[in-house]
Amino acid sequence: MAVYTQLGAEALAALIGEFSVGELVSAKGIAEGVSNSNWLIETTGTGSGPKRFILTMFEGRTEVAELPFFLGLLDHLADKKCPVPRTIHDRTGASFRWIDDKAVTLIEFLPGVSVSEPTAAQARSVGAALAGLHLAAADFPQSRANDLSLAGWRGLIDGCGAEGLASIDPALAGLVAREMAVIEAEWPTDLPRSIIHADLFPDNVLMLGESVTGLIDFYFSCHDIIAYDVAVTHAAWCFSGDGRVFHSDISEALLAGYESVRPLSYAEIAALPVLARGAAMRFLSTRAYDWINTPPDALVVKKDPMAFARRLQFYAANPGVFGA
Ligand SMILES: Nc1ncnc2c1ncn2[C@@H]1O[C@H](COP(=O)(O)OP(=O)(O)OP(=O)(O)O)[C@@H](O)[C@H]1O
Ligand SMILES: N[C@@H](CCO)C(=O)O
Repeated sequence: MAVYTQLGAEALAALIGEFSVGELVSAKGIAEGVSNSNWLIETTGTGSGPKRFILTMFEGRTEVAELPFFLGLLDHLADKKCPVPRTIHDRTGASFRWIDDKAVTLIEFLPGVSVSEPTAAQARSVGAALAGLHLAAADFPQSRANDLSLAGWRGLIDGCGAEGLASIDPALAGLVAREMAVIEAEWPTDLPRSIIHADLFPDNVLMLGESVTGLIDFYFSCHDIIAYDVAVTHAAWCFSGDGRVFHSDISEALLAGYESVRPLSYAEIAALPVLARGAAMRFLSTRAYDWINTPPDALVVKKDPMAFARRLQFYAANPGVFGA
């Protein structure tokens, strides 16, 4: 579940009153998501009928100093017609406000649902939407370093320790050591960079039929290798959840959809195998760290690191899936 903070009806109505969106009609906590508290808000609107919004309260995992980057990016992408939620600014023009010591933001509600077993046509649309995001983000004037790249993964893995990794799976420490050595040695340094989403999993994409209606949850977005974002999205979409089954039709459709909007260069395609090993390592390292360090009584459901260890093994054994 993801409503960590209780907000009373009066506090919510007062908060909504700070925006020009009409009066609060209802507020429902949203169960999905693990990082922040989210509510679906309905208001009377300002003339053309009721309106829906998403209210997010940042619960500590997101650095508040970075909110102007994340929220400014949403507005930049929305201006360029990307399917992302626009930030609703309050009457003073601010994109976020404070309730006690927590930042809150109101964003546009987008229709659609997250798919759990995408079709090839849906994967193609997701690839195209990701490419559109990369093109639209190219001239975003703010930047943010990726603190979850090579050095970040190394820090998380060291934080787990060999014993911690062994408590997840006896072979995990060996796999991680071997793969980190390859990834660090072969990580490309000369590929095009831009602002990337960096976490475009199926639960961060809203769809209606085969169309992408929303790209959400930009709180890992950062400046990094563009093709790495393709690799992240590939790792997130092209396997069964547990990482045991690779879906080649989804892979082909995702890459074809991407290239229909932003063709990949030869150098980018050639780098995809190591970028995909890095992408798998990214989610393996954060999941392993959380697996070991999340208290047993925490409300969050821990995500299985082995699902990405299996993807890592797959990418190491099958560099040909990207057609390089
Ligand atoms: N703009 C939006 N329009 C419609 N629904 C949204 C929107 N933003 C979020 N949601 C809904 O709220 C849920 C939780 O949002 P989100 O994934 O951003 O939560 P989080 O806790 O920040 O994320 P995470 O679990 O990835 O850390 C989503 O799964 C989606 O159902
Ligand atoms: N999408 C990530 C969680 C956010 O980093 C995962 O599935 O591990």
